[in-house]
Amino acid sequence: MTDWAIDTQKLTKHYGDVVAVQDLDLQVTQGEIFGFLGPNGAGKTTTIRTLLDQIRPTSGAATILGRDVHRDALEIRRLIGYVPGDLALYPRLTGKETLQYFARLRGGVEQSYIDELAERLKADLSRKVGDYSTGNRQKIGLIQAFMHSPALLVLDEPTAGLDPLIQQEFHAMLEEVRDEGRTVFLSSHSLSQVERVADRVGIIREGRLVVVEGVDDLKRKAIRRIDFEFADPIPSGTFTGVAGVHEASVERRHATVSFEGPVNDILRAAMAHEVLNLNSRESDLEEVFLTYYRDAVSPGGNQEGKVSDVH
Ligand SMILES: Nc1ncnc2c1ncn2[C@@H]1O[C@H](COP(=O)(O)OP(=O)(O)OP(=O)(O)O)[C@@H](O)[C@H]1O
Repeated sequence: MTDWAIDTQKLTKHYGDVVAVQDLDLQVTQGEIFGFLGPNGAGKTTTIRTLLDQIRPTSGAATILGRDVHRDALEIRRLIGYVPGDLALYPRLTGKETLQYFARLRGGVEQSYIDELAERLKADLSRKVGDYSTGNRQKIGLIQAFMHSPALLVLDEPTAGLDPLIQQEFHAMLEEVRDEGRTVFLSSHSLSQVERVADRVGIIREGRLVVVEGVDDLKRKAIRRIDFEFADPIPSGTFTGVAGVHEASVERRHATVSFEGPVNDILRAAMAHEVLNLNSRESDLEEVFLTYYRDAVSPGGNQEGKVSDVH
């Protein structure tokens, strides 16, 4: 299927007894920003290194833009920009020299575009890379990934060390890439790093893909809470069995209800009594993700696509 920017079929990588990635079936659409999320050690870097043909899978296969990641590795390299998690640079070269070196490897890139990217990210290219802060090194990594306008950007934890204003600019750059129909694959262990820009996210845990979902859908599913204040004490079972309710704690005239989905049935149950006040709290997407990180698929279990209670 050549429509996919990335397509993996039962991709598996074991290191001896260590299962780094198991039966990964992942499809990334062209023209989207895809967030690849998982806690440390989940298998994100292993997946990416397999896609880039730096390591060979134990079994399974993968294509990038319709090309086989092993057989067509050279051609693929021209089509993608990559920021590795552990970018190695020559400490004695300046930032400018480093980027000129990368540009030569690419067969030539417009210097004016490099300068524009450096300007946007506020990268200091004049000093030796060995003297750089983590943030500035990261900027060099980003510039070399963006500079040849690749069809696919593969970014492994790209925002470590970037201050919030630069992150904003970086997000704007990602959106521009998407708006041009190009694709971004963004790996991170932190939801907050990707939720503002990603169209969809896939969560990997212990080498297995737990869920792939639109960020907006996930937000809708996130567990929310309402605090009620009643005129008189209400029965403790007021919210028992009401659709969408995860947990309800009732203490005389006060109740806190955690729920997912529409709020209608909960309000109806509450309004059997005189409601003095209510306060609804923002959904906490981070909590949903932690749920996936913690409780989702365990060997033999299958709770894909299910959001379970976090209490
Ligand atoms: N070369 C290797 N030899 C043995 N085990 C490895 C090797 N590389 C990775 N692993 C193991 O494979 C699993 C997945 O690691 P991986 O680096 O892919 O995870 P990750 O999601 O990228 O995590 P992080 O964000 O910490 O880099 C971990 O248990 C890791 O210890």
